[in-house]
Amino acid sequence: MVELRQAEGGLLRKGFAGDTFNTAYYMRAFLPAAWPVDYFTAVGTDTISDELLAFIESTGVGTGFVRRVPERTPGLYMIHLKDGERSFSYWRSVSAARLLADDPAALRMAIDASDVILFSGITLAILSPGAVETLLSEIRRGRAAGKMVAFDPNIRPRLWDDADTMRRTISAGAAAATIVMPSFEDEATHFGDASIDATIARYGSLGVENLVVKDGAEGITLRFGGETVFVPSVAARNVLDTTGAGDSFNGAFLAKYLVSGDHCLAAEFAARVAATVIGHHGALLPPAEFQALMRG
Ligand SMILES: Nc1ncnc2c1ncn2[C@@H]1O[C@H](COP(=O)(O)OP(=O)(O)OP(=O)(O)O)[C@@H](O)[C@H]1O
Ligand SMILES: O=C(O)C(=O)C[C@H](O)[C@H](O)CO
Repeated sequence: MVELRQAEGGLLRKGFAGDTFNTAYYMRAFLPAAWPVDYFTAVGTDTISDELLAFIESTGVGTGFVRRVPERTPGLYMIHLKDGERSFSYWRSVSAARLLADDPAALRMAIDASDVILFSGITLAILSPGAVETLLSEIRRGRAAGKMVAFDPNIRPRLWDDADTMRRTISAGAAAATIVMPSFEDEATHFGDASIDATIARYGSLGVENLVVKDGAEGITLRFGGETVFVPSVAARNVLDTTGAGDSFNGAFLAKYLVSGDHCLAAEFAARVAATVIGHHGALLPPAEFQALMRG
């Protein structure tokens, strides 16, 4: 999507972001260079779509699987800030990305070519019911073939027609995944979970093997191999804009976990990355900041 955020003098700064891309961006930053990261979506054939693709390529994320859809354009969102906490306005009702699963052969090719697949509740929210089914059945195929499937419910009620469809579809998304990475505040609000244990139990009952429950400044509760571990968050020096906190956490976590196989180490690293991201405006941390994070 196109991202608009406040700049000096009442101006708006244009960038590009969106939850799954944000995660791909951080995975690219923290994975070894030899491990390719690709983004699967649909864009238009207009100038802003060209700019968006050029931006994605400039970050090192591959665009070889991106489909071009004439007559459509990318979605757009604007960040609003209140004491560092973000909210969004959207212009995306006819975005090209809504058609990302409309070519099942292209979808299958991308999944077959990948070892790890990541999607989110926002991915599901923007698709037609038929396209949700296509996407989930291809993802289930991938999972059955032994691929890692990561899912962040990323609950955005305004993107859904009604709350029941939202809860049912997010649960189906989670059931197709091997690792689910929810934010507890969202789960409590929209699924009525009274505690993090309740979130873990609910996703566990859907057959989810691995869970990473994020809880803002508090910390992260991980459920791997039947064991629960708590990792505290890292104190943020200042909270300027929380946009992308969860996505940067996911990208950094998955990169570290894929390399080390250690979920606690991965959560500690990801907490450090997310605490840095919220000290900057927008979803994407400038590359200059990555070196310091790598050094620890
Ligand atoms: N105030 C904070 N101080 C320190 N770390 C934080 C803070 N808020 C978020 N984090 C870090 O970011 C991670 C994700 O937080 P949270 O679940 O609140 O994000 P989110 O609301 O899902 O973000 P997004 O905008 O990406 O959807 C947390 O697990 C934590 O590591
Ligand atoms: O809200 C969305 O649809 C976005 O993807 C915009 C933001 O980048 C994202 O929500 C941050 O998590």
